[in-house]
Amino acid sequence: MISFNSNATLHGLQLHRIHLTPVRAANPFARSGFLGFPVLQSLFHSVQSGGSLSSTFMDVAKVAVTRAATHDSVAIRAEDKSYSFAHLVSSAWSISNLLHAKFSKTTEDGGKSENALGQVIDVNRFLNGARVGIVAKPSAEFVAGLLGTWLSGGVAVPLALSYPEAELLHVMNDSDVTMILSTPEHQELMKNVAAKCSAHFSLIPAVTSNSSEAGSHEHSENGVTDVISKLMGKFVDSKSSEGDDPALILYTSGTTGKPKGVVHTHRGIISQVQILTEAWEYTPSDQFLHCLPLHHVHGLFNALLAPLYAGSGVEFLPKFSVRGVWQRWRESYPREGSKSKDAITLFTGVPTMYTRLLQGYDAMDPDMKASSAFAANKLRLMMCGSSALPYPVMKQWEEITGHRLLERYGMTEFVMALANPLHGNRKGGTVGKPLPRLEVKIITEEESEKDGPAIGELCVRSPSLFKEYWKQPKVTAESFIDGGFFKTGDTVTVDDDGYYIILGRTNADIMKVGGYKLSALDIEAVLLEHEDILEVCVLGLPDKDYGEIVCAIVVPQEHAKKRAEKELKPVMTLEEFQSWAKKRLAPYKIPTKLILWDSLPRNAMGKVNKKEVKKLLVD
Ligand SMILES: Nc1ncnc2c1ncn2[C@@H]1O[C@H](COP(=O)(O)OP(=O)(O)OP(=O)(O)O)[C@@H](O)[C@H]1O
Repeated sequence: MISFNSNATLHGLQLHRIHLTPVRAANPFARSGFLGFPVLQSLFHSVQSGGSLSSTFMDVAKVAVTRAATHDSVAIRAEDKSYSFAHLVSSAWSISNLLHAKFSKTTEDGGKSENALGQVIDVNRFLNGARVGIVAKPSAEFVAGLLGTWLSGGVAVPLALSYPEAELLHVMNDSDVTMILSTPEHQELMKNVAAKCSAHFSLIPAVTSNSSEAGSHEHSENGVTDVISKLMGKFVDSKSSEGDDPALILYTSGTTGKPKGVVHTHRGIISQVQILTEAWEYTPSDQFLHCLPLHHVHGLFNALLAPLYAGSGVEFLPKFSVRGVWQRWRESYPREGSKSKDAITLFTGVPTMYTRLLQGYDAMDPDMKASSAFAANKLRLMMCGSSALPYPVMKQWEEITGHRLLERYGMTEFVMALANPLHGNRKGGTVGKPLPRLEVKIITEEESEKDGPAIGELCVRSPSLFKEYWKQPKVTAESFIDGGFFKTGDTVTVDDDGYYIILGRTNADIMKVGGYKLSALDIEAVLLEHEDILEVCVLGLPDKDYGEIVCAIVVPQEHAKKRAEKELKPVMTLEEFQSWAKKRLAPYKIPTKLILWDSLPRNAMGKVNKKEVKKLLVD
C-alpha cells in the first residue's frame, strides 16, 4: 500500500481568510456552516478588496448588496438577463417564506415553528432536514431554489431534467421528498410526479433580473436594508445548524449499479468550493460559461458553486450548443486588443463536448476559424473531466486554441480529488496530483507490488467526502477503509512524476482476458488515433476460453462513411482494423470483435453505461 499527501500552497486562500475575519466574527451565517454565507461572503470579498473594510456585518452587507443592485456584481446570466447576488438572496428568502407558509405554523412564543410532522422546531430550520426536489433548467431560479431550501433547513435534491418519469419517481421515493420545486415548463410532469409520491409541488417564483423595473425598485436602498434586516432577523436568533447536517443529495448515474443517493453536508460543500477556488484561482473578475447539467458534481460544484463562492459570474447556456459556445467566445474577444464587458474567462466540459467543438471548428470557413481560435485562446482557463480525455482531442485542441486542457478527476462521493496543475506541467493521459487538503492512496493487489508501478484501487480522504449513501448504512460502511479513506472503485496507477493515470472502473473498464488484466480506457485512447474513428467504446464480452474477449464498438468519422458509401464497401472490416492496431497495441490488447454503430448511448454527462451496453450485446 502506498500513500501520497498533497502539499499545495495555501497563500491565495489565507489572504481571503485573513481579509474576512472581522466579518465572520459578527456573521450569523458563519456559525451555521451554510453555503448562503459563502455566497454573501464573496460579495463582501469584492467590497473589501475595493478598499472600504467595514466593521459590522450590517455595514458590509448593506454596501455589498447595494453594489450588487447597481449591476456591479452579476452572479448569474441566462437568456440575455443578468441577476445580482442580491436578487438571488432576495428570491431565496421568498422561497423560504413560501416553504414556511406550507410547512409550519409559528407557535405562541413566536420563535418556534411546528412543522408538518408536528415537531416543534426553530423558525429558521423548520424543514428540519426534509428533502426538497429541485427540477429546473440551469437558471437563476435553480440557484434561488437551492439557496431557499438551505435557508429553510432543508436538504436539496437536484434532479435531472432528462430522467423519464419512472426514474424520477425512483429518486423522489428513495429520497422521500416532501416538496418539489420546479418551473412552469416542467409544471405538468412534476405535478403528476409529486402527486404519485405524495409530495407537495410549488413553482419557484421567477427571479427578478437587473433590467426589470421591479428589480430596481425592490433593491432600492430601503429595499436592500429590508432584505438584509429580514435575513439578519432570520439568522441572528437561530440556533446554529451544525455543519455536519445534510445539505444535498446527488444521485449517481448508476454506471456501477442502481443509482445511490450521495449525501453531502454543509461543511463538505464549503470545503470543496474553497479547495476548487484555491486550486484554479477563481476570482470576482472571472466569468464562467456554463453548459453542464446541475445534478452532477461537475456542473454543480466546479462550474457553479465554487465560482459563486469566489464572486465570479456564471453564464448559463441552458443546452450545450457547438455554435453557441464558439459564438460566445468570439463575442467576448472580437479582435486583438478588444474584450467585451462580460467576456468569458473560464470554461469546463466533458470530453465529448470538446470532440463536438472540434467538429464544429472543422466545418467553419477560414476567416471564422481564425476568429474562433483567436477568441478561445484569450480565455484564462479551460478544463475537462468526468471521463477520460482522449489524447488526440487534447492535442488537436491545443494546436487550435493554444490551451492545454486541464484534466481533472472527480466523483459524486467526494467531488474533485486529482487535477493537473493550473501553473506547471499538464500531462496528457493523466489526471494530475491530489488537490489541496486531499489525501489519496492506492490499494494494490499483492502480486502487483513486486515489480513495476503500483496498480490498484484509488482511495480518497478529503474534507469534502460525502457523509453517507442515503438510507444505505451497510453500503456506506463497506465503502470506507480504516482511517476514513473512501474506496473509489477505480483502478489507477501513478507515473514517475507522481501524476495519476485512471485505468477505469474496476468492474466495467478492467477486462480479464486470458490471464491479462487490461484497461479499456488504455485501448480506447490508442484506437482514437485512427483517422476513420470518431468515437469508440471498448468492453470485455464473456468468452468460454479466455474469460473475456476485447470488443470495440466504433463510431466512424463522417468522411469514412461517405467514402464507404461511394465505394460500396463497409466503413471498416475487422481485418483492416486489426492490421492497423497491430502496429500500436500488444497482441493480447487487439480487439477480436468489431461493431460499427452510428452513435454511442451517452448519458447527460457524456458517459457510456458499459454495463447496459454489455447486456444489450450478450442477451
Ligand atoms: N478525468 C477522468 N478520467 C477518467 N475517468 C474519470 C475522470 N473523471 C471522472 N472519471 C470517472 O467518472 C467516475 C465518477 O463519475 P460519477 O460519480 O458520475 O459516477 P458514475 O460512474 O457516473 O456513476 P456510478 O457511481 O453510479 O457508477 C469516476 O469514478 C471515474 O471512473
